[in-house]
Amino acid sequence: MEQGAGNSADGDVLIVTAVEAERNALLRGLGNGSPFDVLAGGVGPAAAAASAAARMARRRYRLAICAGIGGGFPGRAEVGMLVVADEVAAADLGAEAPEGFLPLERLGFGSSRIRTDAERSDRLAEALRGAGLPVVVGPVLTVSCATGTAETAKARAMRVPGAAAEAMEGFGVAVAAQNMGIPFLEIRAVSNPVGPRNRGAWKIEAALERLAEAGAVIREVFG
Ligand SMILES: O=C(O)c1cccc(C(=O)CC[C@H]2O[C@@H](n3cnc4c(=O)[nH]cnc43)[C@H](O)[C@@H]2O)c1
Repeated sequence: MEQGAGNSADGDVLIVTAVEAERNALLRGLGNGSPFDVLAGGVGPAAAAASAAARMARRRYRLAICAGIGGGFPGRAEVGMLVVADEVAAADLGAEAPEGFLPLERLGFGSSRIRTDAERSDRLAEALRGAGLPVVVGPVLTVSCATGTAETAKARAMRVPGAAAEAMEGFGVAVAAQNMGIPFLEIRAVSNPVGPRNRGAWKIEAALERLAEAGAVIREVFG
């Protein structure tokens, strides 16, 4: 089999977005007749985990991808860029304490971070670069509450050194994939900077177009 080609005998590829607009953008790029099951699973880690787990219980998948738009950490991933996660981090899952935020690790409840499949992430990033798309590889934070101030942006970036992007579903899909023993990837098209909330300035259409371009590359690599 040619390098990068999938084997549909091993199952399809599940792609989980938050909303229909993201799903439609990916479907534009993926085209018809591909072994991709693209699901708009809802906003936030709980909805994403529940939707992904329900799908995974019904069918066998060879790969799970969380995809959508996201916030980019300034200096790491600017608006219009793509971020391929090398790990996902549940950045607001834990406890507040007088001395600061305590992640799951400090509470003795396991890990707040999940590594993505390194070989497939590298292959995807390389193919995106080959297609002339601007791509950064780094940690993608999963949050239940989107960052809206410079202080929170700074605190979250410090919590996860090298943080490239922030979104709201990745950790949920990653936990579902981990439980099923399926390799996991996350890709985000940056629509806004992580920082003071300015929803009117989000470049959603441009990010969705970027996501569609990424979809075409995902089809080449994993189709
Ligand atoms: O209003 C629209 O037309 C529209 C079209 C597509 C997507 C949206 C969303 O609002 C998607 C929500 C989704 O986006 C992720 N996201 C984007 N930026 C951030 C951020 O700065 N911090 C956290 N999450 C972000 C997130 O995964 C949401 O589920 C609207």
